[in-house]
Amino acid sequence: MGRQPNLLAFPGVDALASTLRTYILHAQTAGLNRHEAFKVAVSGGSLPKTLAKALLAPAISDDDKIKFDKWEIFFADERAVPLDHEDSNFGLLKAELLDKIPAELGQPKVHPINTEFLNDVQELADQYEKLLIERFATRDSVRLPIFDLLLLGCGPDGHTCSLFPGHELLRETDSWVAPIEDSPKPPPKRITLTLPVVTHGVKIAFVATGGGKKDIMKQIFEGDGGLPCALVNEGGQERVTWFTDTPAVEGVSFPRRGNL
Ligand SMILES: O=C1O[C@H](COP(=O)(O)O)[C@@H](O)[C@H](O)[C@H]1O
Repeated sequence: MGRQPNLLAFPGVDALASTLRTYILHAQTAGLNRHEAFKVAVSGGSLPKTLAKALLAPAISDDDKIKFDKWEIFFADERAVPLDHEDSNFGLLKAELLDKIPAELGQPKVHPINTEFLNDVQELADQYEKLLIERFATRDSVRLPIFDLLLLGCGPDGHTCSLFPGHELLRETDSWVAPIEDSPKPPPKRITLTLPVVTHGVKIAFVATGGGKKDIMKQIFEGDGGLPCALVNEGGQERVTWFTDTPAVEGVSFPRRGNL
């Protein structure tokens, strides 16, 4: 039982966001102690809005400060579109969070995709992997980039990042970043961190809210171990924490619910 993911259920998004902030602060402290920076991978979808609620709340003490100037933000997945396109995960994070960070909190170093390569998703993925090699040391000296924290979403089909149920990318063991040209959710062309990179994060957090997620949550925790989110649970074990609201976990029986 000890090495299972944590499943936290909150009555509403305000309570969820407040605990998510505390969790992120712990991860930030650990990252700063480890390498004087906080290296985070962030998803798109519904996550950035909740993240903004968690991170933009005013600090109540010095210990509660988000040190954005120490943050390096990477994308857990990105769509092969210009950065100002409505489908861009960077664009979404920018609108929901980055543009709203008060100047006095400092600004994070953000690593969007290189849009010169939008027409060649393999190259787009290779370029993003190259960036990870630069930011996490060379590929020779490091087997995998170890993010201090990955902040992930969970689609209603159980996908996370751009890793979709039944897709061959779930078997990728070599690349750190992979292209996908047949995403079942539009847009079809994307890049994504691969499962080995996701599951090796120091901490891995999912945010899944709303009754629309309850069927897939039941499958992830009680049924289909092959779903991408379930594979992250299996690989990340106790390093995985789910931040959910009550509607999202209605009917899900799981042995370990509780607080941080
Ligand atoms: O397409 C995507 O979907 C997932 C899940 O989105 P959500 O709106 O159901 O939270 C997201 O995590 C991923 O980054 C995005 O590209």
